[in-house]
Formats: sequence, C-alpha cells, structure tokens
Amino acid sequence: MAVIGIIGGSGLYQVDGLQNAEWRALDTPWGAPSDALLHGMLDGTAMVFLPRHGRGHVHTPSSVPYRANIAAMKAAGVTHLVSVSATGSFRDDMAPGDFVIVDQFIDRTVQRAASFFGPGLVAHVSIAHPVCPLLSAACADAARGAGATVHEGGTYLAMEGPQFSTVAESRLYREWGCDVIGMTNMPEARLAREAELHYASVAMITDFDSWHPDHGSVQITDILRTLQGNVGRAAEMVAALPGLLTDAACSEGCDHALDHAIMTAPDMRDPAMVYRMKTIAGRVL
Ligand SMILES: CSC[C@H]1O[C@H](OP(=O)(O)O)[C@H](O)[C@@H]1O
Ligand SMILES: Nc1ncnc2[nH]cnc12
Repeated sequence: MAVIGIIGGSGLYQVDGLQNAEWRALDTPWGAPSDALLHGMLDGTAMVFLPRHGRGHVHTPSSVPYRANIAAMKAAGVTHLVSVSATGSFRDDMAPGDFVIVDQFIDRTVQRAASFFGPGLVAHVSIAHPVCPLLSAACADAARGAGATVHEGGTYLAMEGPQFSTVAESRLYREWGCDVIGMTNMPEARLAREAELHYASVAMITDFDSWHPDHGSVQITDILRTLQGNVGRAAEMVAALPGLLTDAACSEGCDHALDHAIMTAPDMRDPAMVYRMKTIAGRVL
C-alpha cells in the first residue's frame, strides 16, 4: 500500500483535512527532523506531512536536517514523497503563480551532507533521472485539477543561499538552461533516491529571480505575496493525490535503487554503520 509523504516548503507548514490527524515526534540516527510528522488519512490513503523549515520557519535552507527528514519519512513507512517548494523562474513563460513539475537538478549547494552512506558502507546510486515519472505525472494532474497552470518538466538550480543570487549568477543559470531556482531540493532528491522513495518535486513559482529586465530583483515581500495565493492550490493538489496514484510499476525503479549500489564487501562493512543504515538500506543489507 502506498503511503504518501509531503514535504512542505516555504508557506506550507501544515495540511488540513487529514482524518485522525496527529503530530508525532521521532528521532533518527541523523538526529531530529525539522519538526514532528503530521500523520493522517485522506481518502483511505495514509499521509505523512513534514514542514521542511519547521512550523514557524526555524530552519534556514542550509540548516534543514535533510538526512533526518528523509530517514523520518522512510521510518514512517512513506513510499511516495512529494516535495513542494517556492522557486524563482528563469523563463518568461513560467510566471509567478505557475507550478513546475521538476525533472532535473543542478546542484550548487556546498555545505550539506549529501549521502546516507560513507566510510565503512560505500554505495553509488544513479540520479541521472532523479524524479519518479509516475508520481510526477500524478502531481501534474493533481495540480491542474487544483486550477494551477502546470509546466511538466523543468531544471531546478539548487543554490546554497540564504541570500538570493546576484544578477550575474541569475543570468548565468539562465544561460545554463535552468528553469527554476530554489535552495532546498538538493540534497533532498539525492537522499530520497538512496532511501528508495518515489520522489517528485513541485515548484511553485514566486518570482523572476534577478535576471528579468522588466521585473525588479527578487524581494522576499513579493515572494510572500505570491505564496499566499499559491498555498491554497498546493493544498488542493495534495488532497487530490491519493485518487491519482496508480499501482503501475515505476519505470525508473526508484523503489529498488539500491539493488546493485553497495560496493563495500560484506566482511569489510562497519557494523555500526550497517546498524545505523537499517531503515534506509535494510532491504539490501
Ligand atoms: C521564502 S524565500 C526563500 C526560501 O523559499 C524556498 O524554500 P522552500 O524550497 O523550502 O520552499 C527557498 O528554497 C528558500 O529556502
Ligand atoms: N529567486 C529565488 N531564489 C532562490 N530561492 C527562491 N525561493 C523563491 N524564490 C527564490
């Protein structure tokens, strides 16, 4: 049975309408996640929600405990993880208020632990295609159903922040062919793949970053104004997801990404590391 996880970004700190909703705190081998997890049922499907920055927005993009967040979702039984994020746009035809179903990333973050694995248990998974095509398609349908203008496919530039980009950086990312920019989807997407979760990223455009000749440089006040309009549609999208997930096998193989990934010989594995990795990689250990 699918269990849907939602990581809510800036502006999305809870979801309403869950039956038997309950916030439950938990710990992981990588510390506490950003907040307690909100568990509940929606249309007969189990759902787990986590506000990425914590309720009250206490975590910076760099201080978000990405490993703990993904490990907590995995420990809670989540199989399908939808990330919702505020982003700037590099394209005229992707305007504030639009939703982009991200399918590629360029990672320019520099300060974040990007893997569950490490010395004593080495593994290499593919993130050539970093999102789940089936879950992404369900998100696109759900977002359209919620009345959003939806762009299927887009490259997300993950920057460290917390400052926004300079004009020169903004122009450069546009030349690189990036479509949207944010500060949080990496290493989240990498870790979701290591944890064998189906992962999709829904980017809600809030601004034109700082490249656009007809718009001023991105300001937080503009982002917050646009987010207020978007969050209702994001909540409607989440509510529609249970009805749109199918049992079809995902062509990317997200749920067996670790099949051939572990390099360390069984007799050379660090027992402490193996123990710590039980929830993430127990299937193949
Ligand atoms: C509120 S503006 C910058 C902030 O918003 C985005 O957060 P999230 O990705 O969690 O929606 C962006 O990445 C920055 O963290
Ligand atoms: N322009 C931008 N750059 C980085 N993160 C953002 N989140 C929302 N807008 C953004």
